[in-house]
Amino acid sequence: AAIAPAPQPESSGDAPIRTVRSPMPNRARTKIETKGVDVFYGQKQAIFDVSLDIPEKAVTAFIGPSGCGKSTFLRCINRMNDTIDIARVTGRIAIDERDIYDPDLDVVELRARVGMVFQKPNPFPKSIFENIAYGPRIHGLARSKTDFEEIVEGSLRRAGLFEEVKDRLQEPGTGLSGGQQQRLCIARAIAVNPDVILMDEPCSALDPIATARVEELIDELRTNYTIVMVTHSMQQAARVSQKTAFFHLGYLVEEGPTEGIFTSPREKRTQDYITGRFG
Ligand SMILES: Nc1ncnc2c1ncn2[C@@H]1O[C@H](COP(=O)(O)OP(=O)(O)OP(=O)(O)O)[C@@H](O)[C@H]1O
Repeated sequence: AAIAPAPQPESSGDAPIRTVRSPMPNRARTKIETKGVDVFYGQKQAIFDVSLDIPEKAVTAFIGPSGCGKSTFLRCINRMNDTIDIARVTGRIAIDERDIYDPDLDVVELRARVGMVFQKPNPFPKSIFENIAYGPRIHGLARSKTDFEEIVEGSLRRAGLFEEVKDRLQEPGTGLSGGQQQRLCIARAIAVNPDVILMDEPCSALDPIATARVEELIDELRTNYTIVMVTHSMQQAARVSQKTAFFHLGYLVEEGPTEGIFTSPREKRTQDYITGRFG
């Protein structure tokens, strides 16, 4: 049967938009549950009543045209919006069934469990070694020199960077190529043992070869981590994610297995976006 188009958000006023949902094939465990999330910047609402389950040990991609709220919603998952004065988040977000907006929750610990990688690689102006060792030190995860060396090597290995930098660990992280810097930032996130890694357009500042390398890395990391990624590149979402969520004007329009979203979207706006009709 034909699926009735959801109301256009432009004209919906207070009427909620109904997200079109397709189930994931393998009944993966939900790592992150979000329910009825609204985000406001001052008086302006940027996210409207979004509910989305994010599966464990998989890559979930957020796609949608510029300004639709992908980054805003991503930043709710490690309470990064707390750092923006005028931002206000309501609704429920739980990781492993624990409400992360619970006033008793330790935000510093949360941000270690939920690592973040940004659009532009942002290594600290310190050595490669110190970029990785810094987090474990402030979180008290290592004491001896050997502990630190193990964590640094292990994190760089998992980020696929160790072989390239092992002879210059004391050189500045900022001296690496853009793609290496981004893998260094991924290694830095891994070093504090997160369960979840948020990535906000992690390849948008990289050339195609560095992008391919980071995409390969993301694909390897998903065996151990839950990854949530904002991307402008639909090819990238299709290549690396298992679940895709399409946002438009602050609404979650459609979500489901990536393959289905890209081969047979059920919502007209999703189809228009993935076929390049807008955005
Ligand atoms: N710090 C802020 N203060 C006020 N408004 C903001 C702030 N950050 C984002 N917004 C607004 O919230 C809406 C969603 O922005 P957001 O950056 O989340 O979208 P996006 O989909 O990630 O966009 P892009 O793909 O361009 O990065 C936009 O209207 C934006 O102008």
